[in-house]
Amino acid sequence: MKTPNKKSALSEVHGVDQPEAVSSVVAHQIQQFRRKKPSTEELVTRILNGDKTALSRAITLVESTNPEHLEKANEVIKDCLPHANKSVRIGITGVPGVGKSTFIEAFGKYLTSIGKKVAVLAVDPSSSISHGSILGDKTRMEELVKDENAFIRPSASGDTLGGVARKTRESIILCEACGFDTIIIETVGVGQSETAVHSMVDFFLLLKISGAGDELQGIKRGIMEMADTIVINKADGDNIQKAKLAKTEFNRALHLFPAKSSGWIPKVTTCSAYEQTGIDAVWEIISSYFEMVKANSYFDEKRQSQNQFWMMETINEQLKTRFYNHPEISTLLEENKKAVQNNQLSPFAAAQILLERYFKN
Ligand SMILES: Nc1nc2c(ncn2[C@@H]2O[C@H](COP(=O)(O)OP(=O)(O)OP(=O)(O)O)[C@@H](O)[C@H]2O)c(=O)[nH]1
Repeated sequence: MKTPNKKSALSEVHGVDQPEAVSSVVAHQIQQFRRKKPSTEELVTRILNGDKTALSRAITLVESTNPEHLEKANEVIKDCLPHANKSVRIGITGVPGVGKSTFIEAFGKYLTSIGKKVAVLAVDPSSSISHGSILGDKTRMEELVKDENAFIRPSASGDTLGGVARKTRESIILCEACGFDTIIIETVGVGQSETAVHSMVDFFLLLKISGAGDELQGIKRGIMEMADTIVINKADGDNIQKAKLAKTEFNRALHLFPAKSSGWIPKVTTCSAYEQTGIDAVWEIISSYFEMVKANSYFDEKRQSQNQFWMMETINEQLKTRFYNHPEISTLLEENKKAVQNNQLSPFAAAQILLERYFKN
């Protein structure tokens, strides 16, 4: 009796039935397996030579939770750091649907057309919940992703905004060492992530659209206050007049905010990412900002204070993680919570006991 032709495990996995195809898959896997992982030195050399594959690999190390990878990532960052810092960092935020991807695609293409090297990173804490990135998505920036002078990396996933932000901060260093002179950090304008992005960029751009009703409704005061420019997108077709009106209203609203310590007066402009109009004016605004803050030394001062802020943030984050993950502490924490609930311990005394126990260890 003829036995039915069973599919091999490999063909099940790869969806290939032909023996030749199977053998080529095996050969490819063996080749992959044998491929030597680049040493730290090799990775750094390649990054400094502008190799985007090496850059991607280093960012993957930064994003890994494997302690060995993290150690290697730290070494790569240390060696890249002297070559970093030579870029301008621009944060872009806006509510979903405002056209961030379309805008970044148009803006990025404009920048590469004038000789810039553009890296797009994203801060999206929600990606850890949705198990994927909704921002910095390569498929939504089809043209830019094909551009030799552009690099797009979807958001790192992570449990906390602090974790995602750290990975983005470190990725900025790697992108700069790889020769990218314009770093765009995209974030969705609905949560706390704008504040994190604001503290890692030199310039903050708020993307808006004009609409019916009160233009200023629904915008958090804090985000408006952080903006160095407001760009009203979708100023095309029937929207052109509405966009002009919105520009006047935003200009008026911005005057109500206290003056910025940079000395910069925020500007409002309109554009159509779709029709690629007004994009050059956005760059003109950004360029005049950099001209001003580099001349009055605010640029360097801000970067220094951001570095200090991130050092403190990292300490806080690490202390909290270590404290809460300590096996003895987590048991005692539960006990003390019950004691507080039953009025056997005051919240202050309970916290004190926990902290003393932790620092004794
Ligand atoms: N008319 C017009 N439509 C635009 C323009 N820019 C973007 N759109 C459209 O607006 C919609 C949202 O654009 P996206 O670029 O995906 O917006 P996003 O802000 O990245 O969206 P989220 O992924 O939801 O955050 C798409 O249907 C775009 O085609 C523009 O300048 N004019």
